[in-house]
Amino acid sequence: MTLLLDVKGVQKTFVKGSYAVDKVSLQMEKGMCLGVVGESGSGKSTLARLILSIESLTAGEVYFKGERFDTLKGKTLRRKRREMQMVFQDPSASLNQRLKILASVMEPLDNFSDVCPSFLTDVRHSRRETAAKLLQMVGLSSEYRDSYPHQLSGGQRQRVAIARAISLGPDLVICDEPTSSLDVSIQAQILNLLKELKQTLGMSYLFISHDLAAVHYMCDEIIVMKEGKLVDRFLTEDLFSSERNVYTRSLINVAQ
Ligand SMILES: Nc1ncnc2c1ncn2[C@@H]1O[C@H](COP(=O)(O)OP(=O)(O)OP(=O)(O)O)[C@@H](O)[C@H]1O
Repeated sequence: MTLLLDVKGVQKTFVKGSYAVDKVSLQMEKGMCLGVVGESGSGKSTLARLILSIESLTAGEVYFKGERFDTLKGKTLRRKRREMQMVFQDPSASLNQRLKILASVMEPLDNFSDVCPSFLTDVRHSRRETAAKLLQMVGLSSEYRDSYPHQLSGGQRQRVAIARAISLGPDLVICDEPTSSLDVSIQAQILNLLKELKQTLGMSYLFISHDLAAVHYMCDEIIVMKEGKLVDRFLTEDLFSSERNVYTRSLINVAQ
């Protein structure tokens, strides 16, 4: 098994004396989906932002594909970060409202014009074609290419955000509550899409969610966060085991 992500004792403090993330260590193997659960304010999103180096660490280290990641800066960070992408809760906020859909998916390709993900080598020569292929892969009909984000439904917008996230062939996608802003009827479609893309493209996911059913459906292993600390980690099949600690059981009880 290849180690993809190695997070060592990361800490983040925003307010002196309190830790949003407190000495969290975790490892992820290539190809896995690791779920992150915990109540609101437990530090899940901050942990994601620390891993991606969107926030600076107060302490600790992050290694990605065997190399130190948290100390990268500027251009080097930008280049390396394309291998680690994020899908956010609210696709409206993550898309430029003034860009048409096809242009929005072309944008990361334009920023990294020398990169062509291996799964798209057949369309290496045209970024327009590559973007069109990506939209097809996320199940968005070609009739929407010239639409603006506000003309799409929430589920369709999330498909566009996913197309952008996979466009540069990332190894790791951090999904932060990717279905929480969507209608319940659409949530399963987006989860199925993410699952299918993971399988086809061989990506790994760090999957943050309040929704234990979604985490159970998507993930191989689950970590539990409480007040910034990692308090439990287990195989998904052991979620309902009597060995779970009291806090994890309380989350399960709330969800049922
Ligand atoms: N930029 C910031 N400035 C100050 N405090 C912050 C900042 N970002 C997060 N926090 C604090 O850090 C703690 C963890 O927040 P975080 O958003 O990571 O939790 P979460 O588990 O993702 O919550 P939710 O499920 O509601 O998204 C909270 O107390 C929050 O108020």
